[in-house]
Amino acid sequence: MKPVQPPHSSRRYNTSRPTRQPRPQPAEVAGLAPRKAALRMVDAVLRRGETLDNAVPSACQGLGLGADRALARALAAEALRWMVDLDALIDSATQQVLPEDAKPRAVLRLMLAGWLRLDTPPHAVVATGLELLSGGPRRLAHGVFSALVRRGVGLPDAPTLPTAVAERWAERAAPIAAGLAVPPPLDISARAEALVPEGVSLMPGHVRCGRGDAVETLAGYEAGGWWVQDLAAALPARLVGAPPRAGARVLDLCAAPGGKTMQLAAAGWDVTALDASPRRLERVAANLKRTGLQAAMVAGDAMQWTPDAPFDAILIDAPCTATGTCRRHPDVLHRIGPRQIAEMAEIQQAMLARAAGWLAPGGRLVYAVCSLERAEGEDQAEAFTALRPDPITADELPQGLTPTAQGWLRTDPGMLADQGGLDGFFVARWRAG
Ligand SMILES: C[S@@+](CC[C@H](N)C(=O)[O-])C[C@H]1O[C@@H](n2cnc3c(N)ncnc32)[C@H](O)[C@@H]1O
Repeated sequence: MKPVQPPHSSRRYNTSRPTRQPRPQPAEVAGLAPRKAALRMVDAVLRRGETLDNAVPSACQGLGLGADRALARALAAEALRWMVDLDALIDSATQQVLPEDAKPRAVLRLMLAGWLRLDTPPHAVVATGLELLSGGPRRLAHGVFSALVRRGVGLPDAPTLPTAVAERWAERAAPIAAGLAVPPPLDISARAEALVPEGVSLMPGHVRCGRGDAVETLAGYEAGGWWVQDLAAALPARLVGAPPRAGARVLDLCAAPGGKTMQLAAAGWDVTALDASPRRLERVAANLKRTGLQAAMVAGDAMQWTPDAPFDAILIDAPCTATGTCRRHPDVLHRIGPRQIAEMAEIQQAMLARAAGWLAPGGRLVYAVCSLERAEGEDQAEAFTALRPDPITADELPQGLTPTAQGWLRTDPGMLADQGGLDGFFVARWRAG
């Protein structure tokens, strides 16, 4: 007897799903993941106006914390730092007009940054770069890149600034751009007697070290006697001066992550560190713990908060556009414009006005911003008349820096070029009563 066959129809109309087999994926080209992350970072900066640092965590998901993440950030930073020059090279090698926000342009910027700034060999750049354009105009990108390699192109000595930025920084633009071309050194601020890494000291409590080693591996890190702080960023707290008597109180307004809090505490002040961000205050707490220094921490909005008692000194390290940190954060060259500057200037003006009423008679107010913009610096100081000026003097500054005629301090990345430069800051000082 023949076995019973299932009805023909049951085969034809069988709707049960076959077990799904995973489709074999081609192995990802080595080194592609950090390039993809770099592309996402640049996109976040240029399209969404995010800071590069804020863009890193989401762009680098799955990448780990090591070399790949560092490579991704370095590629994105170099593409942003040299963007005007990279675009000029791209445009010189194609007759096709590539829109500003076209993906091939974005990919070519990264490819060129890898080749010209990070010394990646052209064949390796092509292998990873074209993969970023899978499904897109790979031939175009390949053609442009290859033509530039054949021509043996290079970059100028200093990055060309975006036109609007160059206009804003006017006669300071060229030296600042020169400063932008050089990787910033590693500066540390140290407590007296602390064990510090080898380096050059440009003022008491400061050491400038060579770049390269991880900070945690440098001499004295575990002992907690020093912390990383750019030379310019260390000046505002120094300009507060020494406490006039034991127990004198200083308010560190806008304190996180706490570089200036630690300086003030190390100088012997009784410090109140206020910041609007509880999350950022956790970093102040961690920094104080590591260095064994003390400060009272307050989470509060400077626009709402009022102190119970007046202070002997107040340091306002005001929120700002941070264009003075353009060496480490070249995203500011593309994110910051008149709108952001005006917004910050309004906040700074209001903060200055409020804090002026919180000083004891004879108390000192120091105002600082890590901005290169007049509207956040010189214009603020000029407009502030609630207290009497307390001019900064040359003997309070590292050699090579001088106060302005008004007794303010203006630094920018083009200054102290022979010693490695410094961030852009503006500092002004007043006294109450
Ligand atoms: C330039 S950072 C301060 C850097 C810090 N002084 C240091 O040396 O490490 C500016 C800080 O201002 C804080 N901030 C912004 N708006 C604020 C406000 N309205 N009240 C208090 N803090 C504010 C931010 O959270 C940020 O931590």
